Amino acid sequence: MAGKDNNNTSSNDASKKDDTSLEEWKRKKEARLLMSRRRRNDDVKNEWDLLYRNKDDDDDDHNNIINNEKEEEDDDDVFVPLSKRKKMEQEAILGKLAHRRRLLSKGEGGDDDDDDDDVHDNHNNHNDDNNKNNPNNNNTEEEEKDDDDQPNTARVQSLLESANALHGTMTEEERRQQQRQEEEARILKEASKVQTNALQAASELAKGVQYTKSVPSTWTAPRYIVQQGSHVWDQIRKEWHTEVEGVHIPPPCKRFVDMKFPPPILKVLQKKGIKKPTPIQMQGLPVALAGRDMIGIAFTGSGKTLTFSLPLVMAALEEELRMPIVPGEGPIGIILAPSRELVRQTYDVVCEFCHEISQTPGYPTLRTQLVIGGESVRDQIATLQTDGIHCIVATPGRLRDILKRKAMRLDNCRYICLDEADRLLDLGFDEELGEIMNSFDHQRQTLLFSATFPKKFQDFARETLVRPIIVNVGRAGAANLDVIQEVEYVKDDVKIPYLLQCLQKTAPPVIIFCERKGDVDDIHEYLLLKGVEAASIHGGKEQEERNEAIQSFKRGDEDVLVATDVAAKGLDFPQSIQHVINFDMPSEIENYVHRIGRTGRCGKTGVATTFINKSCDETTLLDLKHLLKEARQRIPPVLMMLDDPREKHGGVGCSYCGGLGHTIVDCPKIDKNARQVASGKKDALATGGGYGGDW
Ligand SMILES: Nc1ncnc2c1ncn2[C@@H]1O[C@H](COP(=O)(O)OP(=O)(O)OP(=O)(O)O)[C@@H](O)[C@H]1O
Repeated sequence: MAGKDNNNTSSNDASKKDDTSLEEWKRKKEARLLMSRRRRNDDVKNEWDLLYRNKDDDDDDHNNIINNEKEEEDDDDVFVPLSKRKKMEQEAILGKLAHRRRLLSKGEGGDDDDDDDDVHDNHNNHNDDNNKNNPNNNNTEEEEKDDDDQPNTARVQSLLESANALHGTMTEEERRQQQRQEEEARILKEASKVQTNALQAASELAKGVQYTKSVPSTWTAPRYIVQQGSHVWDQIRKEWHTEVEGVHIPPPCKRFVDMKFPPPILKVLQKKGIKKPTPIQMQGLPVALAGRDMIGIAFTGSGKTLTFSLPLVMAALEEELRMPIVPGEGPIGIILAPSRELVRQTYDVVCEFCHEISQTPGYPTLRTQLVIGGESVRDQIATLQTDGIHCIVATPGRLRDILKRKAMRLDNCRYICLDEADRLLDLGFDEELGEIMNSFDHQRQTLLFSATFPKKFQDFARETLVRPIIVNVGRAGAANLDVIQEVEYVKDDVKIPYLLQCLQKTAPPVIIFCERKGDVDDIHEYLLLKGVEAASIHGGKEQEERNEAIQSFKRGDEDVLVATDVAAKGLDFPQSIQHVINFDMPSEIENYVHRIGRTGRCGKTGVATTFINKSCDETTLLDLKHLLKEARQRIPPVLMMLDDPREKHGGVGCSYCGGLGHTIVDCPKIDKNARQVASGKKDALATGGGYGGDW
């Protein structure tokens, strides 16, 4: 009974309390209505007031929607006149700014090691909404609001004051340099707008999907390496001229066994005579095996192929052991490259490892598919449908077509690598790439590799990839130092006969590169007439002819290969090319770097001879001059004589294309890209005299 009474009393109390609180609530509501009417009258007085109040109203609305309890709290607020509130808020902002300045002056402004901050920094540029929903980002969001909540005269003044003070202490030259840098930054920003976002799926962009964590991986470095600590890892990186950038970077591993490869993989490496990792492999393999998005930059012939192929094979093996693939399923991972020949070469490498794994008792069968144009689509799809596929090595165009036909899905695909990534991201391939990326509806690990990786792509990739790690061995775009570079002035009409003399410089095999397909045919014919055993390749030939030319040259049946840039990127010839002859100077300095990179690979030395004359573009020649200087090669008098505006300005090369002999202000590529966009991109590349790429 007592209990019942108690209950009654408490329920009576409660209902009284409810009545009182209801009364109070109504009273407060009326007061609030009155206040808001008064506020409204006040607020139309001036524009600034209006803007300011709108923000408050928005905040109130937002709070009403998301938090009823908060509404109750708001009701208890005492009315503060608008002018006073403005003053209070300004004081609060000033207080925060002063606190921030104190922090900055203590050097606590940014913490590179902080993972979440880094992720936020990566993405806040293009997805503010997403960040606002992220509870971890409260601080930064508040700071952003502070920045937005103008006006803050104290801050503007102090920045102006400090800028003025700085300006006052500048010399004329420094001021000019600053102006130039500002101009370059502006042009870079404008020019980068041409770059499409080919690395992200349109659906992700539309939905504002942002991944903030890397793809999970079970790989970790051996305990003894982890225990060595970052000072030892930094020493190893320094010793091997490797620069890294990013957060939580896995340690470099100096031995393949430390990378925990299974015996069949170690067996193939041994069979190939590969004993120790190269610098890009030392750091790049742990990064890729740890599931991290990566940009790998290392000079030609430095072993990048294994750096992205082995993690693909490992991912395939792991997935197959976890959940075997059935017919119609796959791939687990994809490698894309811009030319059919390069794709075939990488396919052979991946196949070798997969084959050995499949042959080893206790290991599953791993299947790899070559997906390139110029061959039967039906055959390429057949394997997928009869057995299921683990690895795909492809040119973007053919892969895009297969995906469009819905003959393959990327549901199981967790790894995608772009070899010669700058070429694939460049105009002409970006459409195919974008469509391939659109087939993903889940996160994948993305890797980009190249010997040349202009800043415009690095900046763009940094923003698009998830917590990317950049591994850089040497300067992006630098020539391989194992190549002796010679430059000769040869007039157009004596170029072909002079070739015969030039061929005597070294023993075969030799590759001769030309810009135009017509020149390839002419030189090939001339050499055959002169009794030189030569093969030729360019984009205008049938795929069968192209395959045969490469195979016969690789077998050593021919001494000379005459080619357009179709053979310039990535191709690796087992018999070591002795000499590369550039029949003409390529219009882009990156192509020069790739061409001469067919020799002097993996520790061997080679020779490159380049013919130049007055028909060459002066900007490219200046790039060449600086490249020679950087590699400490002899600079011929004709290049010495070139007037170099960069020397006058003391610039550091072009931030758009990476050329050393000009700045972004006079970069020929910006113009060219703009023209390509205007004329429908692909045609500009496909119908040119040279090689635009395969698709
Ligand atoms: N650790 C190693 N030790 C010895 N040889 C290696 C090693 N790694 C790779 N190689 C060999 O070095 C040669 C060049 O390697 P690879 O083709 O991967 O170079 P790359 O960096 O991709 O060059 P490119 O920029 O021209 O594409 C190949 O023949 C390859 O088998």
